[in-house]
Amino acid sequence: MTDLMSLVSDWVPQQRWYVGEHAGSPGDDSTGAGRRAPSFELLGSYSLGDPERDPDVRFITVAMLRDTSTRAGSATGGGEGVGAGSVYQVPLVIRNVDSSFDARGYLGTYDTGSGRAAVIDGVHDTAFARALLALIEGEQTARGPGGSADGLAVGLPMPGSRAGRVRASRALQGEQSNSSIVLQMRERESDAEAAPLIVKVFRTLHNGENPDVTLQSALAAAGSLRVPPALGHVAGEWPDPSQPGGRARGHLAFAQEFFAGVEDAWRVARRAAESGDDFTAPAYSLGEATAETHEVLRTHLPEAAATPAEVERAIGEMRARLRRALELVPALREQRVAVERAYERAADAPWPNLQRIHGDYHLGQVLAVPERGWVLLDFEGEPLRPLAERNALDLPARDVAGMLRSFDYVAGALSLAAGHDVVGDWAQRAREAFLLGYASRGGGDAGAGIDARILAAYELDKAVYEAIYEASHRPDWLPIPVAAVGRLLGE
Ligand SMILES: Nc1ncnc2c1ncn2[C@@H]1O[C@H](COP(=O)(O)OP(=O)(O)O)[C@@H](O)[C@H]1O
Ligand SMILES: O=P(O)(O)O[C@H]1O[C@H](CO)[C@@H](O[C@H]2O[C@H](CO)[C@@H](O)[C@H](O)[C@H]2O)[C@H](O)[C@H]1O
Repeated sequence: MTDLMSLVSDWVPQQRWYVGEHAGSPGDDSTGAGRRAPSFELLGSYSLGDPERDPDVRFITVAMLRDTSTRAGSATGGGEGVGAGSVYQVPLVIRNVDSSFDARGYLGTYDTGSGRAAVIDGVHDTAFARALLALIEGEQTARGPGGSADGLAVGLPMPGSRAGRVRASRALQGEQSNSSIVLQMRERESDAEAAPLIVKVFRTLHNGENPDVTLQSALAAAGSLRVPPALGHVAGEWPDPSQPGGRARGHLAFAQEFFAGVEDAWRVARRAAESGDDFTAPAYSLGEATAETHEVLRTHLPEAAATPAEVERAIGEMRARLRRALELVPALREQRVAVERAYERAADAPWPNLQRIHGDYHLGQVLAVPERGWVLLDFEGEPLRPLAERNALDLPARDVAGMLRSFDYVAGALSLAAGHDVVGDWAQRAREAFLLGYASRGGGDAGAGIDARILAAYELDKAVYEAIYEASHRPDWLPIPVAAVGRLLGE
């Protein structure tokens, strides 16, 4: 009979969040010339108690697994193979086989030694959601062989305030790098409906702080309405011989208020473009919200002067990314010299201070919340960048460029669907309104906007990143960033 580790090893490569070279392939040996079958090493685990003591739940465990099959340098995207040595977090609820559970989370059964049990993906099981929330609210520590997890409550919105009781939970479906669980809540005393929560379970674990947790928590603590109120997070440890002391420590999960029934700005903008509706007012207010967020990040977290060495480092990263893109996307090769010249011009411009930023800012990262306006999400930075780079200080111009690229993506997506160029003027007006809104709240150099040379370089760098991203994830959309590189160079 299958054991638990084999079940999990076959299941992980089929998940959207698995980034190794076996993505989408079940566990067999026929995964192509020279490729090894997916294999994982169990680094550690931590066990969670079931607050409801459901007799059908045998135990709840969270496994920390290292991908031992993806080789360094073997996947698309550059020097280090994407996913090589990645550590994944896999929450599991082990249930009696005759208990009721959400079939979408079913991995299979295995023999526990005292009879067969069903293995359920924790994000599809309310027992796991309850256990994780209890860990955060109770600021408890969960342990297991090799692993541990510490809950920390920051309050919603006041330190010490508590969420209600979990009534039900559901996993968010969609193209996500992590797994988010939405929790329907009830007030503790009155049983009345309470504000729902969302708990994001980080799937790939990294040593160090996850900017999604640190930046959103800092913004929420500063009273910013531009992020959802934060409830708390879980941070944990797992073995890692490359770290001093042999252990890695990083964020495992993050809980905040969930805004039910709202749309993200990508949908809102795309609909407006499709129906020919003016988007300048929403784009202007998005510019304002962006400047407001940069201001809070600048005043509450470290900032530093952009020394010549820092400028050289930033431009060096752009050049390295361009080299990776040229390997993957031959259509960009003709533009190499012109792109490098644009980077050199940016290096000669006066750079403002470096600070913490969103890092992967686009329309899909912003919600239109009726009572708040624009609310920003997912401060994790670009998923294809190493964590150290995502935690580094950077220029707010990176976020501004990201959003400008997103308006162009709306036009690009509609043009691809139509088979010819459409709504280019819509995107241009949105772009101008966004920049005006940004500058109106002091964004850019003392409100005068961002130096055109710096903005041009960051827009090109984002389009180059997008070319790498699309080549690996959505080849049909590769023409969008490739055309943008030409346009940004004035061709
Ligand atoms: N607080 C929230 N309220 C409402 N929806 C949310 C909230 N947080 C996340 N979402 C939804 O979940 C999606 C994925 O969240 P995100 O933080 O971008 O996760 P990932 O890192 O997996 O991409 C968002 O695009 C949004 O639709
Ligand atoms: O949301 P993620 O953090 O996973 O970001 C990655 O995927 C995005 C696509 O979902 C990608 O964004 C690109 O496509 C968007 C439209 O789908 C567009 O609005 C963005 O401007 C464009 O960059 C993002 O780059 C990538 O990191």
